[in-house]
Amino acid sequence: MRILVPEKIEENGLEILKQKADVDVRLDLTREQLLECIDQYDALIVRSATKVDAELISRGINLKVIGRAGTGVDNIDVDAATERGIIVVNTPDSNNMSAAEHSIALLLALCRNIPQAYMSLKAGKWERSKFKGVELYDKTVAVLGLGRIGSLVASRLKAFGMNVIGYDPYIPQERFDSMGVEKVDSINEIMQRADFITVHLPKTNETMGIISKKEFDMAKKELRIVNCARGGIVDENALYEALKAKRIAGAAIDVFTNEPKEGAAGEGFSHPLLELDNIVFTPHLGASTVEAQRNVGLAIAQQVLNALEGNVVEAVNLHGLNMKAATRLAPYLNLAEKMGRIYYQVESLPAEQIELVYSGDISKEDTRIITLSYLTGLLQPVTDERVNFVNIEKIIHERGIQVIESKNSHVDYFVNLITVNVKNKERMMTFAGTIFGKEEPRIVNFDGFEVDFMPTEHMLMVQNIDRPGIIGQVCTILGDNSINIANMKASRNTKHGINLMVLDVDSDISDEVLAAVKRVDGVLKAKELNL
Ligand SMILES: NC(=O)c1ccc[n+]([C@@H]2O[C@H](COP(=O)([O-])OP(=O)(O)OC[C@H]3O[C@@H](n4cnc5c(N)ncnc54)[C@H](O)[C@@H]3O)[C@@H](O)[C@H]2O)c1
Ligand SMILES: O=C(O)CC[C@@H](O)C(=O)O
Repeated sequence: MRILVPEKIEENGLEILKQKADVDVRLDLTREQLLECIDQYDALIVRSATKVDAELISRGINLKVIGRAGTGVDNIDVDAATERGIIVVNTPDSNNMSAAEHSIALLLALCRNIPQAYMSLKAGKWERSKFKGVELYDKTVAVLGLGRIGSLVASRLKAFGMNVIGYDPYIPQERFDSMGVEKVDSINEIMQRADFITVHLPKTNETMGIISKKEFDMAKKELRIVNCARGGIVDENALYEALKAKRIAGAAIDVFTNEPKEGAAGEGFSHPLLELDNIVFTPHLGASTVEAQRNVGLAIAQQVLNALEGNVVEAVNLHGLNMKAATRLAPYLNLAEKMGRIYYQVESLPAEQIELVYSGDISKEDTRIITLSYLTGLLQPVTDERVNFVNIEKIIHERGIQVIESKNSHVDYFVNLITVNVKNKERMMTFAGTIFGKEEPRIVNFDGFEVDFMPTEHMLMVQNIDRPGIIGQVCTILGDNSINIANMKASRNTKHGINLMVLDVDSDISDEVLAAVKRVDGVLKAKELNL
């Protein structure tokens, strides 16, 4: 496995990655160089400066994972990654405390003119009256976005004795109540009431420019605003005009719409906002603490390796899948994936409708992830695309396959049973599987035949007329070709006089051996299965 790291991540994370992969840390890569070399890597780990857009993703023909060492994934084209089955992982819980504390630091620095006073004193001046500040106590502060960081900021601002109001239409009233934050339903009201605003929104089409000229025109003259989320959520031109005209009192900014990459050569930065005096700023330092970088380094290394190794991960593009349940349901995911692989190995007509029936104990679980596992197993062998949980629903939809899930708490004989009915344009085929003990997968119905076998890598499935001598001849052919039989199950359909044999063998079955089996008088079908 090869991993490219074009931005600085903490050594602890790199060490973990290096135990399992070749890691290239290349901080000086230009965009052109990145585009040229990305095809050599299985994973890419970035912070906020590298634009992982559709062009880069399309060049990353071997990319399986994109890791964002941090929270915001606005520099990653997640849709383009999803389209190609590339898992996008981030570390949302690793730096939120640092980002929250930095927001408070910026707010205090702004209120007390700390950077300006520092510069003045450094210049040998003693200017006490010039730097008169304001208190937070008893003022109204509006928190925009009460997610991970916003809620930490809100609770800390309450400790300053502030009246905290909040704007976040996507969280319930109860959460506002439990935080002791007054819920405000419109940005207009926020602008009219707030002495301070602190922004903790994600960068989305909806949030970009959410505070712009119209909003500043409604604001109190004393308003001071902090943006430690993403550049552009507070429109930079409107902010510049409002600050220059002293329409508002001040701003503190950690993030900009266009930020340079901190390259080996140390790129410069200029911006009209830097000319103003009633503003304080930092170069995107919200997550730049010893603790956050240590947490982020560790978390991103584990996330990326887990994703590369095919383990369960909390990914940005896993669309609400209950990944915690996935760990518990791992034996069923394995069974379903193996069951999925059966269909196209025994049938060539495209599946048009798939019904998965979950019976017994398993019916009480959130089974969506098991269904996705089945569908991944179904399509992986018949497509060149990488198919996984990330893009399987989209591919199934594009192929026009209808998927139905149903549940049934009762089941005969088994504690749990997954039955799959696959309909094509000519007929319906049924397969069923269960878990024996804690994790042993068993196929118990194979195209209508009652069987009981463990799916393995090398299998031979034979259907023959139910009469003596055929099983013996098939086994002799395998033996003559040095193919060892590890296990064999036979099941008969008395109504149609057909027998099904499923043999678990120790090695590949060549085309010649398969042809010889098919030539046996009375053999109707023979297929090699790789489950
Ligand atoms: N400066 C830094 O170094 C730094 C570090 C970490 C995170 N961040 C940024 O901080 C921001 C917040 O991160 P988080 O982890 O708290 O995110 P989060 O997803 O936990 O919280 C965001 C909140 O915003 C709300 N929201 C989304 N769209 C909204 C809208 N249109 N109107 C109102 N509310 C809306 C969501 O409901 C959610 O509660 C992100 O932009 C992230 O990229 C910056
Ligand atoms: O890489 C960084 O330090 C920025 C991190 C921060 O913006 C984030 O979204 O996590």
